Amino acid sequence: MVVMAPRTMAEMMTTVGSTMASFMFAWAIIRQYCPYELRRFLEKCGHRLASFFYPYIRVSIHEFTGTRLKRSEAYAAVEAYLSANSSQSAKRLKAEMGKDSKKLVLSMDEYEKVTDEFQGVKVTWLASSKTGGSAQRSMGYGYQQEPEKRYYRLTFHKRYREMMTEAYLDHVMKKGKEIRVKNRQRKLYTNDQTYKWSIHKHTMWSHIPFEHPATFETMAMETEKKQEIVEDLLTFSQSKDFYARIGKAWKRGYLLYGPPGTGKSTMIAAMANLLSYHVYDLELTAVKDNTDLRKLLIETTSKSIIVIEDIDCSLDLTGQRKKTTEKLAEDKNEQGKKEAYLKEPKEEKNTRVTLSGLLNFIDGLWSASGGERIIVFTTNYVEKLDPALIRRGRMDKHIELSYCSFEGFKVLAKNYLRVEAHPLFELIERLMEETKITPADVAETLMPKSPREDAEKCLSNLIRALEEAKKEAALKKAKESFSAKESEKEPEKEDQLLQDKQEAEKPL
Ligand SMILES: Nc1ncnc2c1ncn2[C@@H]1O[C@H](COP(=O)(O)OP(=O)(O)OP(=O)(O)O)[C@@H](O)[C@H]1O
Ligand SMILES: [Mg+2]
Repeated sequence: MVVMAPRTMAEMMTTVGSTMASFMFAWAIIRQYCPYELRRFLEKCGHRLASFFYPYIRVSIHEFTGTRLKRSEAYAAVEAYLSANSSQSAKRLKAEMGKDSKKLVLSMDEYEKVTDEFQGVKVTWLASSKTGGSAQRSMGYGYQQEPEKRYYRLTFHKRYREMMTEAYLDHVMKKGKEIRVKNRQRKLYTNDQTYKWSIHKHTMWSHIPFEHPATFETMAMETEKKQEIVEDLLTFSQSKDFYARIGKAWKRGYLLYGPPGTGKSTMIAAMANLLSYHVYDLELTAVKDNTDLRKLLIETTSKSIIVIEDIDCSLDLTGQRKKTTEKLAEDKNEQGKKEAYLKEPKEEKNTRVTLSGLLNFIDGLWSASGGERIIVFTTNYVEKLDPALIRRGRMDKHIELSYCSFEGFKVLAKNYLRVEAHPLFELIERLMEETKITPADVAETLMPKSPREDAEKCLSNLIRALEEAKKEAALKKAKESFSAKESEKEPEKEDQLLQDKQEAEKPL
């Protein structure tokens, strides 16, 4: 038996070999002598016969489709999906520099085959390419070579046809697109007038790579509040169908308010990093009029955050401020009018963007163009803003960023000093309850100023800063109560003076 096996094997191989050779020979004869139509017919029959016995289905996704020179979205999505999911199992990989030129991105090399699994079913992916036949023949003879046509081929058993062509391919497209968004080089756009007219006449925005490192993990704020904001953002970014169903433009407005140095700008960067969005930093004072504002908005792309920082200072959009200046002008004489004019924001003379223009910008027809967008306003004085500008539906979520809490301090201590517990924490907690300090000030004190400064020294610096802030606050309070008492005494003094005067004027 043991001796027979190789002989049987050899015989089998010989039979298969000779059958294949006869087929090849017959096919060569057919190719040589048969008319074209008959050849095509035989080819078709051959394919049908093969597919009858071959139980697998193949789906090819080409890099370029049709005559257009645009790379297929589907191909790019599959490429991203496979580079993220299969680069571990592939044995031959190609490395390319990522879009941010920082790290190499690995993807499967040509003619490499990898397997993937979906709901317990195994599928294979092959990366391949083909060149036109004529190009192959002309290689090296001075003819122009036809470009390579790359494609991915998915193979699965015909039993899973429905599952694969619908659920699996949808899954690949969705994941691939997500990975592409995550990996794209994000940009920070600004509407700088000088740039517009000198270099890029065709666009109103100029841009640089967006590389702010802030994340929600590094933000000093209460964990619960942080979690709520993160969930709100993620829900928004995943609600395409929901917005379509309720007939609302896929956008959301956030109003960030609070004292300077409490992390409003930092939070915008964290939002952009969380969702992998571009950032459009809109400088309203540089916008000529409402028409330009509309043009700027039309030029923004999907998956972006449009930011207007310090909205209260940008324009005279603060209903109340306008009222006060007008009132001042009406109530007082010419001098009052002059004062009112001087108090008007200077930018108003350079721009003719109006409140209604901005409202249109936010929720009008223009904002409905394109896909998901987030609009963020920041301000130090929320009470100064016109209520129409910040009502829900325009600014859907109002987030207050306030002074640093002990919980916020612990995040900063962990980030800056890699310290999660320390005997000085107790004193710091007590001092923080008694006095107000911004996260920016805490961050500054925790920053080592020289290589000799260790965690303890930085924490002592913070304690000193807190004690000073406490003293200053007490002094301020004392001054305020003193001046309040003084103003109470003022009428008494005047009465006394009047009495004294009357006494003095009395006839003798
Ligand atoms: N909540 C925070 N978490 C972490 N770092 C913070 C936080 N708040 C402020 N910082 C630090 O302070 C610096 C200034 O913060 P940021 O510019 O975000 O403040 P802001 O609220 O935008 O101030 P302004 O109102 O003046 O624009 C940041 O570079 C950051 O290092
Ligand atoms: Mg800011």
